[in-house]
Amino acid sequence: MAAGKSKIGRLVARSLGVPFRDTDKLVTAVHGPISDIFAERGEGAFRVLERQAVSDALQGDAVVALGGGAVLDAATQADLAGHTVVLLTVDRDSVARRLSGGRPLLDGGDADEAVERWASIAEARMPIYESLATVTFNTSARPISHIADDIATWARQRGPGTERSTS
Ligand SMILES: Nc1ncnc2c1ncn2[C@@H]1O[C@H](COP(=O)(O)OP(=O)(O)OP(=O)(O)O)[C@@H](O)[C@H]1O
Ligand SMILES: O=C(O)C1=C[C@@H](O)[C@@H](O)[C@H](O)C1
Ligand SMILES: [Mg+2]
Repeated sequence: MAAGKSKIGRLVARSLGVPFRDTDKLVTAVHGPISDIFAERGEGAFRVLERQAVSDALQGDAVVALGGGAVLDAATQADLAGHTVVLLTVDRDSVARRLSGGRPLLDGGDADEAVERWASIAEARMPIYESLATVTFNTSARPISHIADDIATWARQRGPGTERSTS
């Protein structure tokens, strides 16, 4: 969460000249705010809607920003095996200023609690994130536009393939 998937993904798509899709926004556009879905229908209901949005978004050429928990779904994990997966990371020290609310898994306490929850979720999920990643970019210390340029350059140079590497 808050690694920059939405902001950086949009710039990468523009640079590569392909559509951009953000699964959180696809869900929100049809079903309303994610916080409301969690509050009124529960996380499980959100995950069902999210899975459908992911499945739709992965059709055709595009840059897709996934919600942070989308890869917990086994079918999504299987789908991603056929795609280039860019893992964006952010260090704990840099994330605090990016957490401004609207993430139901982090909300409900003060800013320090949000960072604690963020860290615990990120740590628990990291093995899955890393197992699915083709390449990893750390977004902690550089501007969004520079990171997006690096990812687009990497993607252009790489062409088709499935090797894993770290930047
Ligand atoms: N490299 C960066 N430097 C500074 N701020 C950044 C950077 N990347 C993202 N941010 C800021 O962090 C916040 C979260 O970014 P963004 O919404 O793109 O993250 P996300 O990974 O899509 O998060 P979510 O889990 O909510 O989907 C935004 O306010 C964004 O401007
Ligand atoms: O990491 C998560 O589980 C989430 C991240 C957000 O992108 C949203 O998909 C939602 O708030 C859940
Ligand atoms: Mg996002």
